[in-house]
Amino acid sequence: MSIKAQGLTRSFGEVRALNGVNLDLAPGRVYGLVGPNGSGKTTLLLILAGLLAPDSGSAQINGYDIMTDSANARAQLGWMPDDFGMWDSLTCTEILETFARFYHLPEAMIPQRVHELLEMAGLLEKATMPVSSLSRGQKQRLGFARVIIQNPAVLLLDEPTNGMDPRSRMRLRDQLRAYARAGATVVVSSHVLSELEGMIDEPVMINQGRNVALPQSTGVRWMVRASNPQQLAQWAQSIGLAFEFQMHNGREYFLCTLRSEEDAPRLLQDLTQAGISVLEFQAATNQLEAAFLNLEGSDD
Ligand SMILES: Nc1ncnc2c1ncn2[C@@H]1O[C@H](COP(=O)(O)OP(=O)(O)OP(=O)(O)O)[C@@H](O)[C@H]1O
Repeated sequence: MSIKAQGLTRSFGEVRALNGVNLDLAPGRVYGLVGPNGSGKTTLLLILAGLLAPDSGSAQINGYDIMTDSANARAQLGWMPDDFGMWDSLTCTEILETFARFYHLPEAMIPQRVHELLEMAGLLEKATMPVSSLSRGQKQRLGFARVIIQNPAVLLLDEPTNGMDPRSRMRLRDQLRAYARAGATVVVSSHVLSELEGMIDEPVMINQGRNVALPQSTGVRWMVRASNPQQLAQWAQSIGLAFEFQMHNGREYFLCTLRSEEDAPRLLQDLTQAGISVLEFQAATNQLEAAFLNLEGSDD
């Protein structure tokens, strides 16, 4: 496991931000750190990044203890806070060169690495422009390039999609997935849960400073819109299928629960055989969002 944590706690005065968090995160995967406002996500990421000491508990990055072996632990890490500073008067190239030197990349390799990263970030035309001239989304992309400059084994990103337009978000999603496929462990926190759904392999949920187990799936909700809802309701009653109707954007949707999405093709086949003309047929909820909303104390 490349990120491990045992019983991390941290208080700020009276506020218990972390109350015994445990982690066991594997390489090659993208994890989504999910929890309501104030649940401790940033505190946890700061501790893992070696920037904040826990009150108790321990954590290891690729086997290096973050407290007793912090230099080695930090060398494994790329850390991207939600609001990171940049030296605004430096150019994009200069920023990346500076960070390459911080991480002791051999001088001869630096120009090529910087070029590669600017290309990846879609910022080649901005290479000689000062950072102050970049948009927020472009700064985020430069920030991500900066974070992976030394090819870290572990990436920690706090709300990285803040301020990104949809195209930049998709680019980041693809980059994170590719980065994990190459063997890294990626942890990304976000409130935009629907974005995480396509980005992550596994959610890590915390609430009130503690791990929260994901509720066991009790099936998937499926929604169907038919040209004749009455006919659909009669058919469902005739076969004993539990259902309800819900209105969405002025349209009436039939909702039922399937054991798994493997049952969906069969349902569609049965509907067609029953002569029901189906206009829409899809999974009803964003499962991650539903789990998040179930968290006690969620105030989002
Ligand atoms: N430096 C600090 N001083 C005092 N209290 C703090 C400090 N940092 C965090 N806290 C408190 O600790 C709790 C957890 O905060 P944290 O920022 O880790 O949550 P979060 O899950 O990242 O929240 P959000 O989603 O709103 O960013 C909150 O109650 C917060 O007010």
